[in-house]
Amino acid sequence: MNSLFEASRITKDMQGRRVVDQVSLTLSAGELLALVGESGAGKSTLLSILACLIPADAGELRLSGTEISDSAVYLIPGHADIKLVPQEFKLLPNHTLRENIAYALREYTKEYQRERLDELIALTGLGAVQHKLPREVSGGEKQRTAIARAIADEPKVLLLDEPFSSLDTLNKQKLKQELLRIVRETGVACLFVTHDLLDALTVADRLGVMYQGKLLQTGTVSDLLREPADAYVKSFLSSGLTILEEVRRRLEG
Ligand SMILES: Nc1ncnc2c1ncn2[C@@H]1O[C@H](COP(=O)(O)OP(=O)(O)OP(=O)(O)O)[C@@H](O)[C@H]1O
Repeated sequence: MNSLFEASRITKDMQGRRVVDQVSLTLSAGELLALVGESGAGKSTLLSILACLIPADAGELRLSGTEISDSAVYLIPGHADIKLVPQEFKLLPNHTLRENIAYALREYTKEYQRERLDELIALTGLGAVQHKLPREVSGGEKQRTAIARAIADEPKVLLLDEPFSSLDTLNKQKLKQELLRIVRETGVACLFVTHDLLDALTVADRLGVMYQGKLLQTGTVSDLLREPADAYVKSFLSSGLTILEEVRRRLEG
């Protein structure tokens, strides 16, 4: 797979501490990469850098082979082709889900807006609740609205901060399947961060394990299991797999 988005040796210090330490990763179109790690590993900070919301102290970002240069991007933080869905969604509380999505399309003609909105609502399965307010719908529906809004203008890269953390098991499972379908159907390159290894194991194409600002290893689950880069990756993975193993044993009686 050709990589669409590349981060090379991204480094960031905050208050004299190295929070992100020489992180390099690649993302391909239509791929779902999960970044896992304990609280404080530097995942959210890295995500803000990848979304061009805050500058790195060192390192480089490339989109479709072209370097994203600091000066152009950080005057107005963010990048038109890289969209971040924050953990708290940030939906407009007094507007319907449809209006929230429409906000991202406000610069387009009314006719195009209507057409694209219908497409996005079908893609994210929000038809039945599109005219409700955020407080009248579930966490999963709010998350899907935030995703629809983020992909409205067809970005190349979609970044999600803990997309499943506030959801119950059933909604979590539904959203995972829907996210995978959206990524495959639109071809957007998607990276989500999570502290829950099981969420990563059950939906991502590849995993990246972060610890103390460093991205220790990226690869498929089988890559990581077969050849863990170090003892931390090995024990982090086995903690998740132990749970799955326990469930299997219980089911087998
Ligand atoms: N604005 C800031 N100023 C100083 N230190 C910060 C700032 N933002 C984050 N940090 C520190 O950087 C480290 C990494 O934080 P970050 O939020 O990126 O980790 P995380 O892996 O996303 O954690 P969590 O899963 O808890 O969200 C933490 O030790 C945090 O205290």
